[in-house]
Amino acid sequence: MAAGSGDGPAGRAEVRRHPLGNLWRLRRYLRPHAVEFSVLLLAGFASTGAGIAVPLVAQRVVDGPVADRDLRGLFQLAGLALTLGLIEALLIFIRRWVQSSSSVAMEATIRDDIYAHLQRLPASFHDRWPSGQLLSRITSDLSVLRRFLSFGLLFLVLNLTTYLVVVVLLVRLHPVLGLLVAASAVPLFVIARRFGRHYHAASRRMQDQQGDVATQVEETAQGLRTMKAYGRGPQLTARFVASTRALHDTGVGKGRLLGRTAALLDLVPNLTLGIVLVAGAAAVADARLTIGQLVAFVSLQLMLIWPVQSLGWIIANGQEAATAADRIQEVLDTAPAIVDAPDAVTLARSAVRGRLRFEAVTFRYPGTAAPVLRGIDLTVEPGETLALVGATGSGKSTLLSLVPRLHEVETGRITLDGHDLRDLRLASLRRLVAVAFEEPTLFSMSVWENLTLGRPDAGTDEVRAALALAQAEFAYDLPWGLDTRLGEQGLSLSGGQRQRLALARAVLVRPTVLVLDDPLSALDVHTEALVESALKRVLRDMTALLVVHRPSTIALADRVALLEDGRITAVGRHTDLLAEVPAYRALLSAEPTGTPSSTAGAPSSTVGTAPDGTPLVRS
Ligand SMILES: Nc1ncnc2c1ncn2[C@@H]1O[C@H](COP(=O)(O)OP(=O)(O)OP(=O)(O)O)[C@@H](O)[C@H]1O
Repeated sequence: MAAGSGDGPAGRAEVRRHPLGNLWRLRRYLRPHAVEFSVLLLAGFASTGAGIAVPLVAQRVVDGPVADRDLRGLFQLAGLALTLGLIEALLIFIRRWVQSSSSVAMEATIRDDIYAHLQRLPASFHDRWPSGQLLSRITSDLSVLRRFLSFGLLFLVLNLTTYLVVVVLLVRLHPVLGLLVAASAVPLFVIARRFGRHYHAASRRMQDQQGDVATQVEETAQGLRTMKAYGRGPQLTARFVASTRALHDTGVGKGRLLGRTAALLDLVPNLTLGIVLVAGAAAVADARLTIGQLVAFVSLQLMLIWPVQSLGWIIANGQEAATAADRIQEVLDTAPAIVDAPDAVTLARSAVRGRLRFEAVTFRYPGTAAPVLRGIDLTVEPGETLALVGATGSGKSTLLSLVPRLHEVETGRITLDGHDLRDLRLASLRRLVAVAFEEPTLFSMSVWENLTLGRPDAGTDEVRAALALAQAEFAYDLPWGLDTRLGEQGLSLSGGQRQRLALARAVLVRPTVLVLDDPLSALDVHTEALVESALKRVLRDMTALLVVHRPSTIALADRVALLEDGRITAVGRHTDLLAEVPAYRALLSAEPTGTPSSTAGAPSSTVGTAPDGTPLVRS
């Protein structure tokens, strides 16, 4: 599956700069751990130094006490070698101890920052980005980064240092052989460079494919009922298997690339070692080298095997970390489009009357050609309830989403008591405006926590009143009452139950402006009537904007606005519009536009009657 489009994850390649540029930008997360990293680098250097000293002690042992049969000297040097070994072990322990805590802390900080950033990003970002892509960035990409910061980076520094120090010692022991070992770095460099280039592309592909697989798993988990109901299991499984096959192939390709490179990297030091052994033995025979020096030379050279062997792994880890940093920065680099203006103000609830006005508002979804809303002029007076009616896709939900600034108007403005919404602090605006969507989201926390999301300080009486208004007292009968934890997205409840809880949550905020997107659509006619009569009393004290799909809900509204193809074409009382606006009448009676309303027999999809007795049908 392609991982999105437009400005989503598919547009990722354009964001890239230098392959390691984004990894370097993450250094700010290292800063708070500078002391810990210094300690572990020092411990690393010291333990490497202790390790390097052992072959030099061995040289002294062979050329000194062993050659002279000096038992006392032998014990002294053996004691020194043992002490160095113990020191090395202790330093490795200290390094690992510090390493684990600092890298995990860093990973947690980056994760918290991404999560906070995701919350600041507007709804349009989340419309474009598949959630699996975000999930994989905040989990597996961060783990890759942690592994690099705690192991890869450290071993890169330590191994390079070991290589340089050992080569210098080798040149001092035997310049010609030492330079031969130094020259072996050239093929190693060429192999490493080639590998790095190819591995970078493969790891980007693999990490993106992991995100796509995560998206499919998430979609399947959420849409399990639909999938089962339509018997689409085999097709979705086939799609999933194709994705995992692609992931598998990329993984195998990566593994083989690493395997080939590791073999080549192994070959170079072993070839060099063979040459050194032959040439070294000849030098000992010619007395140009002592046996002890040859032992030290070979022991030191053996110390290079691991740094060279691990080079492939370190480069692979570094490339994966660079890719992970790219993917993480793609999210962090997305600027939150809807933020507080520098001089944004907070409005006190008591000072707001609630006059909501749309002035020549135009809106277009990012990446789309045609505006969804065009030249919207509409005023909702304080305490008034205005219903938005329109055919499906005419832009009703979009219009509502502009009020809490989930999306931003393109031209024109929306004002609350004369204040442009963009001049208000977002937190202040969202305290004044409460929203209940048609598809309510409940979080996997307790009913109480879900209800008090917008009013954490609400008391039990207020919660009880909100539940009563929304006819949601069923919540008290749940196994642990309001302490019952809801399943993911509230899926342990029926659609109507979720809608009623969401309505209670919105009402509990005691907002100045209540925005309801067809909040009663999942209720039976009897429950809907009960909620409506309670809601009517509450709506007297606030400004309300309701999307009405279900004509019976129009009874709640003082006035109705007809939205047609992104434009407001009529505003007035329901009865007046029915009498004067053919398009409105057609919409509510399922007649073709322009045909006079027929009262001779209700259409087959009649769901109720309007306050004036007109048969009403679903739009
Ligand atoms: N995130 C989005 N990106 C691009 N276009 C969108 C997006 N959301 C909605 N649209 C488009 O905007 C138009 C208006 O959608 P909107 O949901 O506002 O209509 P609506 O009147 O509320 O419809 P319904 O009655 O079916 O809920 C539709 O053509 C829809 O395809």
